[in-house]
Amino acid sequence: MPPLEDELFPSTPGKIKIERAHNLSMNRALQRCFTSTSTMFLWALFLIALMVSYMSIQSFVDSGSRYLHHTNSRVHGGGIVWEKQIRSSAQIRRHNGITVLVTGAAGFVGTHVSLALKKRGDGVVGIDNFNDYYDPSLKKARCALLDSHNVFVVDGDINDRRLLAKLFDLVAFTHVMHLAAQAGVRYAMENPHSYVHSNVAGLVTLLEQCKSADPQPAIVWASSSSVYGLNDKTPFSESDRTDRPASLYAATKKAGEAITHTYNHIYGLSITGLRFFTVYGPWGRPDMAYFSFTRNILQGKPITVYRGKNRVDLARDFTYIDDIVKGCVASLDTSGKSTGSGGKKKGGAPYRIFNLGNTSPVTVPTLVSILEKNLKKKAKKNVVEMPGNGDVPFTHANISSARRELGYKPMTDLPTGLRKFVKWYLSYYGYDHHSLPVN
Ligand SMILES: O=C(O)[C@H]1O[C@H](OP(=O)(O)OP(=O)(O)OC[C@H]2O[C@@H](n3ccc(=O)[nH]c3=O)[C@H](O)[C@@H]2O)[C@H](O)[C@@H](O)[C@@H]1O
Repeated sequence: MPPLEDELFPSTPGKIKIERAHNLSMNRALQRCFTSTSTMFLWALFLIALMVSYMSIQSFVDSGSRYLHHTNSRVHGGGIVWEKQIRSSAQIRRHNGITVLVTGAAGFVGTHVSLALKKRGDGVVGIDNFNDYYDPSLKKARCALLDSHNVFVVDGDINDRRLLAKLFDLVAFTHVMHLAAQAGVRYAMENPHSYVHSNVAGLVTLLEQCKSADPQPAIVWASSSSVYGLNDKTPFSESDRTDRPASLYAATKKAGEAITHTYNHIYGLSITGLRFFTVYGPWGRPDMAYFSFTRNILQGKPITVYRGKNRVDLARDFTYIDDIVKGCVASLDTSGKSTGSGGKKKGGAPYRIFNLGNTSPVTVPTLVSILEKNLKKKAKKNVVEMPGNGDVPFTHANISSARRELGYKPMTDLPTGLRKFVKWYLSYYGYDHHSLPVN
C-alpha cells in the first residue's frame, strides 16, 4: 500500500517530486513549530470569535435592511439609526398632537403640509419614492428643507408592503395624509401605467396597511378637481356627476374615491378625499403651466397656450398652496376616528369629500399676463387649439361644504400668489430680481 503521501501526491515525474520534497520538509518544519502553532491556534480561535460577534452585531444593526430601496441610485433605509430617525420625527410636541404619515412628502403639497404640521408640534414621518417624473433635485431640495425642520422622509414606495408594515410597527400613526400620486393630466397619455401603479395599486397597498393597523389611522387624501371631467354645471359641487372623466389621470382619482369608499364601508376607516383645484405656489411642480411658463418666459423660449373650441379661453380655479395646506390640516383635525382594528370593522366611520378651490376661475391668458408683469418680460405665445389630451376647458369650485365643515376660506388671489411664486422661483434658481430685463 503506498504511503499516504504518495496518494496525495500521485507519482508524476519532474516537478511534483520537488513539491513533494518541499512538502516533506514543510511538515518537519511544522512539527518543530508545533508548540508555537498551538499558541497561534488559540489566537486564531480568538480572532474568529471576534469576527463572529462583529458579524452578528452588524446583522442586528441591519435588521431593517430588507427595507433597503434603490431609488435614483441611492440606497436608503434600515437599521437602528434609521428607526431612531423615524421615531424622533414622529414625536409629538404639543398637547393633543397627532402623528401623521405623509405620503409624497417630498412633493409640492406634501412638503408644505409636513412643515405646517411639524411647526405646530405634531409628529410627522414622510415617505416618498423620489421618482423622476420631474426634476428629482427639486424633491431633494424640498427634502433638505424638511430635514432642517426635523421631518424625516423615508425613501420608499407606497407599493412596498413590508416597508409600510415596518413603519406602522415603529409608529402608531393616528393619521395618514396621503399625497403620493402620479400627477399631471396630459402625461397620462404617455405613461398610463404609472397612474395605475401609484394612484390605484399604491393606494390599495396603503389602505390594506391602514385597515390592518391597530389602531387604524384616519386617512385624508388628495383627489382632484379633474374628477368633474365633462361636467358643465358650474360651480362644481361635490354632489355633481363625476362619472365622465376626461383623462386617465382623472379616472384613477375617481377610482380612488370609489376604492376609499369600500375601505370605509368594510373596515371602518375614516376617509376624507380632497378635490384640489390646480394648486400653485413656491416649491411647486415644474410640470404645471404656471411653472413652465415662468421658466420659458425667463429663458426667452416660446410657451404654448391652449384655447378651447370657438376660440374660448381655458380657465382654472387656481388655488394657492397656503390655502390648500389650511384645508388639509383642518381635514386632519376634523377627520374623526377610524372605528376598526386589526382588519375588523367595529362601527361606522366618516366618509367625506370636499372641494378645495379658490372659487374664482382665471383664464390661462390672464395667468400669462400676470406672470409677464412679475417677470418684467413678454412671453412668446403660441396659441393653439386644445388637443384632445385629457384637458377640460374650465374648473370652478363650490366650496360651501369645506367652508361649513372645515372652516376653509381661501385668502390668496392669483396675482398675490403668483407674486410670491415668482419671488421664490427667482431666488431658488439664482436670478437677481432687480436686474430682470424690461421689455
Ligand atoms: O386641479 C386638478 O385637479 C389638477 O390640476 C393640475 O392640472 P391642470 O389644471 O391641467 O394644471 P396645468 O397643467 O398647470 O394647466 C393649467 C391650464 O394651463 C393650460 N396649459 C397647460 C400647459 C401648456 O403648455 N399650455 C396650456 O395652455 C391647461 O390646458 C390648463 O387649462 C395638476 O397638474 C393636476 O395634477 C391636478 O390634479
